[in-house]
Amino acid sequence: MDAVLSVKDLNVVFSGFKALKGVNLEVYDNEIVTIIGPNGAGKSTLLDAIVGKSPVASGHVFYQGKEITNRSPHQVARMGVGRKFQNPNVYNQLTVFDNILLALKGSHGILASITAKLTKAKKGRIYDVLERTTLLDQAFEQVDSLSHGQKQWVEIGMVLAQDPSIVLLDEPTAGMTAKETRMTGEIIKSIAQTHSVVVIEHDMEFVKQIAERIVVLHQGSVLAEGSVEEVQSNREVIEVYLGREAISTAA
Ligand SMILES: Nc1ncnc2c1ncn2[C@@H]1O[C@H](COP(=O)(O)OP(=O)(O)OP(=O)(O)O)[C@@H](O)[C@H]1O
Repeated sequence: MDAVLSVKDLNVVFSGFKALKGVNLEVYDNEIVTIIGPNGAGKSTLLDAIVGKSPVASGHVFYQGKEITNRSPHQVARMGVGRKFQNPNVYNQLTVFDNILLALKGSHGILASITAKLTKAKKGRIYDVLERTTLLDQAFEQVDSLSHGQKQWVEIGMVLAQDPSIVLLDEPTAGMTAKETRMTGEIIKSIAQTHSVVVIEHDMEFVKQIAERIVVLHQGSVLAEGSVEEVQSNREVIEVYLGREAISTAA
């Protein structure tokens, strides 16, 4: 089976500082890959390099077999790689429905999108996204009035509305309540039924809820890769990330 996303020997250098050192990563259809690792390990830089936001010094990124290394973020998004950043980037004064509408692939500008007559197909796609992100009941509420967690879901919805086949999420549960975090896990699992998903995450409980394959980054390199159990019992991972406390539980 061919990988949807394939990262080969990737190096990213910021003014002489090697943020990524020979990283390899493969992501297949409908799988969830979770990236963990200490602060500064290079997790966000990896996603940035994939979507063309951080310049790749050497190595390659392939999406559906096509090389996308160092293409513009706009081009990469248009090809089908959706990326959600850490901070919500939503239109607070508009409704949830209008936010999703604006993000739909093929929308042109706020006024044109909102005033144009909606086709049945577009409406259907918006409702599908609202359902997947558990926001149907809030469809006509202003985003301003939503909780922090719901705003994050709106943004996940905006990524889905662009019709990507792979979705990259950078710490989607940051600042969420336990209940919202759990719900986000369910949303991600539902997205993975039809998309590949790559998630950067720190909360190990959440990682256990969603993880199928975990990649551990440390100082710009892949330190380990495997199932939750494999990673949790890996001594090097415990040493650099999970903490000594985990040794007793993993042993
Ligand atoms: N634009 C940049 N210019 C210079 N250095 C950068 C830049 N972006 C990231 N770095 C550095 O690269 C390293 C990796 O950063 P990155 O944000 O990818 O880590 P991370 O694993 O996502 O960390 P965190 O968990 O704290 O978000 C850090 O040392 C960071 O300071």
